[in-house]
Amino acid sequence: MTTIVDVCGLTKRYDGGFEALKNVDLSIAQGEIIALLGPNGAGKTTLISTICGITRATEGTVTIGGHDNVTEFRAARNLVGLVPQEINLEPFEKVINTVRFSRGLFGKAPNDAYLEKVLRSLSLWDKKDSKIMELSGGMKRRVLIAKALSHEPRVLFLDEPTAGVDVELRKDMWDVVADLKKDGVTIILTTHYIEEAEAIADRIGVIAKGEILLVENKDDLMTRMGQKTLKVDLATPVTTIPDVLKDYDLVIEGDGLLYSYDTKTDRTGITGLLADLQKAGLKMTDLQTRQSSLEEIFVSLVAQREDAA
Ligand SMILES: Nc1ncnc2c1ncn2[C@@H]1O[C@H](COP(=O)(O)OP(=O)(O)OP(=O)(O)O)[C@@H](O)[C@H]1O
Repeated sequence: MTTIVDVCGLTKRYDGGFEALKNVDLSIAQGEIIALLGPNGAGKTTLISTICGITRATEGTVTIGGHDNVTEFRAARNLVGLVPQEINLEPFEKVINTVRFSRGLFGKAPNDAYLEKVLRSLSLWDKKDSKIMELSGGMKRRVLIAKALSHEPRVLFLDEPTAGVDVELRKDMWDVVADLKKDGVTIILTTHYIEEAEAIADRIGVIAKGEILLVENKDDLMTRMGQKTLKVDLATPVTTIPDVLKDYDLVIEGDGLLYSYDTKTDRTGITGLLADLQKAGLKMTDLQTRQSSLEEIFVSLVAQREDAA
């Protein structure tokens, strides 16, 4: 695994003393998609702005492709594309000129063939001669991505790429991100949408109050923390848990029982439970299992940290 972005001991104190980032360490592998999840004000935007060198860190270092983002700012910045949260486009400018201009800002020689490829991949090619003001909100968001890709960066930061866009466009954006990954681009995105992280990320970082609470492979995270529940529907509902079932983690729900178990352990206790249900004379009509979603995992992580604070 080659590290492309390395963040070490990053602290950001804004004027007035507020600490938006507290000693953050984060290592991002080349070619991965990492989603940073966190509530409002957690420090996600501050983190990516500081990595990109737009905001100065108070303490700590960041390297991008081995270049320090302060002492070798230009070399580090050239490797990075940043899609900001806010739409900050020139309304009277044509799409094609907007992306040409962004490329020029990085001192790159003109390359219309590359820009055509970028605009085509974002379904913007037929809008290349439209003025920004004539585009829909979703198209403007894609122009922001095209701008960020105009100088052929190796790392793309997307700050809330699908905030306020409809479900269909959100899915289109996910496809765009997946295609960029196929082209070898490393992607770091911030999001409020847990389903977004669940759908596209290889790794998930959870950030709250300026601290990284966890960074973990998405599938491992779901398995490690995933509680499963087995719902047993009963032919005749019960009002109390029979004595023979007292040792199981059971609650009564509707016409049935809910059994919680841990996917980490070798023995889930399901076989014993089913046998003991029969012993108790309870007739089952249906069984369903359910695994905790990333949303439940996230809520419980942030809550644990708040309890500990
Ligand atoms: N320029 C600034 N000066 C002072 N405080 C700031 C500044 N920018 C951000 N903050 C504060 O730093 C904290 C983190 O803000 P940041 O925008 O990084 O959070 P976020 O996780 O991106 O939030 P959101 O999800 O709402 O976009 C917030 O409490 C915010 O008010």
